[in-house]
Amino acid sequence: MLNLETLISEADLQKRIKELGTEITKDYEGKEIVVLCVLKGGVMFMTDLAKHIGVPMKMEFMVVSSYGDEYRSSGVVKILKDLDEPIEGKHILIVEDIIDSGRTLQYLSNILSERKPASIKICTLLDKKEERVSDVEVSYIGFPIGNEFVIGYGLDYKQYYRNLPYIAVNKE
Ligand SMILES: O=P(O)(O)OC[C@H]1O[C@H](OP(=O)(O)OP(=O)(O)O)[C@H](O)[C@@H]1O
Ligand SMILES: Nc1nc2[nH]cnc2c(=O)[nH]1
Repeated sequence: MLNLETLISEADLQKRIKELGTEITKDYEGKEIVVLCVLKGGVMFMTDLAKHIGVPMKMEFMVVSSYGDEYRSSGVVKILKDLDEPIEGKHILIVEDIIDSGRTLQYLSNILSERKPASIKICTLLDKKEERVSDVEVSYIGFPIGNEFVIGYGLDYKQYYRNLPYIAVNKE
């Protein structure tokens, strides 16, 4: 059993997500976007964020995995489910739960760029900057966090705890 301690409360998450949605709406005024959720971790964030986006949008999902059940990124990113539609000429907003080493997003951005979208921007709920090894440009950040393994609100520990409505850390 884990001994969980709240790092970011449900109320703080929801308040910040609303702010991000408002900012995104302003930035993309007059445009249509494709909000691309990186599963599984991004699912909670994407669905809450989408409720606050006021420009026309489509939802797309990709399943990518670099961690498996490990604490550390393997560095090998696997695409387990690709996009359903071509993205040429579209404005893509990638929505992630966390950027840690940056390897996942670096890999994903490179692959998507080859498909010639009009633009690609990244929105992450959590940014763990200290661990960054790949240089990815992030346009929207919910919360910068320290070098701790976080759980909840989409983020798993051995595939469990994704359903917590808040972000927690394990205090052993
Ligand atoms: O910046 P990085 O070091 O690459 O780490 C970030 C990635 O790690 C997590 O995914 P994970 O591979 O654990 O899959 P999941 O979303 O299914 O939990 C998270 O959702 C990001 O996609
Ligand atoms: N659950 C979880 N997955 C991650 N993937 C990269 N960093 C993390 C983290 O801190 N927690």
